[in-house]
Amino acid sequence: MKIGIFGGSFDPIHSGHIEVARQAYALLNLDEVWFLPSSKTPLKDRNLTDNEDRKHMISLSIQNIPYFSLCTIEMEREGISYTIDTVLELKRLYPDYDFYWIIGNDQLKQFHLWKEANRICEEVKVVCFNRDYQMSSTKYPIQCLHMKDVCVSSSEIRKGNKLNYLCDGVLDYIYEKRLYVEEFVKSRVKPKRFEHSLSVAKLCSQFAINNGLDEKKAYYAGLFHDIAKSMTVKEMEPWMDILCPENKSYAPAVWHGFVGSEIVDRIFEIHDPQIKNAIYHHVLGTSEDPYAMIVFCADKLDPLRDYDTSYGIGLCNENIYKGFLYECEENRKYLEGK
Ligand SMILES: Nc1ncnc2c1ncn2[C@@H]1O[C@H](COP(=O)(O)OP(=O)(O)O)[C@@H](O)[C@H]1O
Repeated sequence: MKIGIFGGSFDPIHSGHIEVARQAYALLNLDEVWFLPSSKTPLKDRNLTDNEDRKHMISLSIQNIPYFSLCTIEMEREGISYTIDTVLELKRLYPDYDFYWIIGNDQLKQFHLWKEANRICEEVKVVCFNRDYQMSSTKYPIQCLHMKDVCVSSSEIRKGNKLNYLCDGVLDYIYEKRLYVEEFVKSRVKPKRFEHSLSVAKLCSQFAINNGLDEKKAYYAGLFHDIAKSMTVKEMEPWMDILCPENKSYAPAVWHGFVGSEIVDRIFEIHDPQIKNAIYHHVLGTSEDPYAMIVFCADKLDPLRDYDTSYGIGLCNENIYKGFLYECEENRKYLEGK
């Protein structure tokens, strides 16, 4: 049996990984490719997402490809995983198999840092694929193979970019398990705005729980409510022209709600109408849908604000409609006093 071993953190797995494995399978005439998620690697200092979640996302991505499978030996081992140890263990477990170790070009560039790099090349055949239009040269006996570039990385996905490079079901799982989602927002707004978004999201959850509503839905509406806040008027204008030109008569400070509701749909693939509606109306408080009331109130009552919000928070926890009426009144007084 000729087996390709494709190691990585897969945090998360994306279609670039799948394409590498497909090409390795075809070009090397392999019988199978095994995806081998790492636990702790010596060359990455970031804390990895939970093993179970990374394994699950791999399983979702490879479930329809019969010659791909998941190999968890590194995750099962304690401590830092060195490739040489994994190679030797695989050879011990499967003495009759012929192993091909698959890497992408970024790994080739740092291959000299891998523990016992020479020995790895003696024990298994190492093959490398181009990445981001690059194929470096190497002093190691590594076979270089070419594939059509798929320019995506897990780190871009963790920041909420290129989400269309995730395989079917993975984005739903990410939202279900709340993986990376705070990072999606953090990478798009200023630090203070991020703190506020997180705080509002938590307050939205609290209001939802106390009012018998869907906690996750409220959390996401709160987390993303200011997603368009860092956009300039010039950046928002084309969105406004398409979405709601009639609302351009409002002050531009209000526009981020309208634009944000469309950004969560188109960029973050959150299509829930109540989440979109809550973001759309959060600045003006013009919807009485429960999630819209929650976000409107939580935005105003964020405990990080420089005034005491405890009375309003108490009202919203008791009954969101009561809290909303109170907040609308407070807001009206505030605007009149301006
Ligand atoms: N888009 C891609 N094109 C080619 N190789 C890739 C690509 N993405 C990842 N790889 C390779 O897959 C392996 C695992 O990468 P991993 O660290 O899990 O993902 P990423 O590099 O995207 O954060 C590495 O050998 C890496 O070089």
